[in-house]
Amino acid sequence: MFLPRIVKRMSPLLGSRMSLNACRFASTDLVRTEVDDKTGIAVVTMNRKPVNSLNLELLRELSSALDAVEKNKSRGMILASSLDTVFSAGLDITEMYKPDQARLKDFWTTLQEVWLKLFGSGFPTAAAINGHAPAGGCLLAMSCEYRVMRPNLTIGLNETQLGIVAPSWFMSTMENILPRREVELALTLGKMFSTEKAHEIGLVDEIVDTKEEALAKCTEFIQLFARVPREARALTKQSFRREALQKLDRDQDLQMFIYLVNQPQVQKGLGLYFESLKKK
Ligand SMILES: CCCCC/C=C\CCC/C=C/CC(=O)SCCNC(=O)CCNC(=O)[C@H](O)C(C)(C)COP(=O)(O)OP(=O)(O)OC[C@H]1O[C@@H](n2cnc3c(N)ncnc32)[C@H](O)[C@@H]1OP(=O)(O)O
Repeated sequence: MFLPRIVKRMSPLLGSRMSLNACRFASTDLVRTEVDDKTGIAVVTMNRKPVNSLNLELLRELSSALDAVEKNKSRGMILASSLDTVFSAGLDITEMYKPDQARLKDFWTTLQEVWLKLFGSGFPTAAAINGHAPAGGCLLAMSCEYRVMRPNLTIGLNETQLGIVAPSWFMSTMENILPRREVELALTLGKMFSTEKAHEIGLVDEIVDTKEEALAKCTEFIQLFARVPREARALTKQSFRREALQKLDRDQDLQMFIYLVNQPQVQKGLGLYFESLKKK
């Protein structure tokens, strides 16, 4: 259970430029939330070693962090990772391989919830992609309004490469950013883009060398909205994203997921993939 801890502290987060700003922290082991008092922007940092794979607990805490950002009326939110080379490895394969059925249901429902809150948030969002972002990691980054990435990393929806199918709302999220044709090709190939290619096609907005620069660029993006009335901005964003949000029929999607994940050939594929990751 996530219990936000709100305390005043000096921010170590953005280096010397921000170090005098007092921050409110609402943190757990897996997700750290820090709100800069000067900018009013919350930085939500995923912290699940070794690769921020999204298991039920991390998803629950992300969901609670999004609630806290909304409740605190933060000016915006930056999603980041505490890890040096991975933003998020996507869904935790162990949640889907030989799963406990009740937990599997909870897992998928919580993933839906995180997406609905993040993609559908009224507040401005940006992703500081300081590491690789395959599959579910790419989904989180794409659900934000702006993406800043370090060089020589990879990002994309690679599901078909794993012999699984990206749910239609993963597809809609990519379609909110890229032209349809580009999305169809990326999805059918299960394409992982380099940072540089992702920038060229518009999947990523800026490339920077360090995490600190990524956080600073995300902050600049969110500050673009400082003079835009909050409600008007939020309703415009939500209206623009409504079609994608409404297309998700949560019950039907859950049933389809449970059915497909339990198929013997999907289980076999997930098992082989998991083994290959371990042997790497
Ligand atoms: C209606 C729906 C119908 C569809 C039904 C079927 C299925 C539904 C699911 C659909 C959606 C799926 C979305 C996903 O997100 S699936 C997950 C896809 N993720 C990946 O393919 C990424 C795999 N990982 C990597 O590529 C790399 O780990 C990396 C992220 C690039 C980082 O590389 P590196 O730093 O070199 O780290 P390692 O590879 O050595 O990994 C360290 C450690 O972590 C384990 N691990 C990695 N990724 C995962 C993961 N996703 N889940 C669980 N565990 C993972 C890896 O095995 C290593 O473990 P050990 O140290 O124990 O060996």
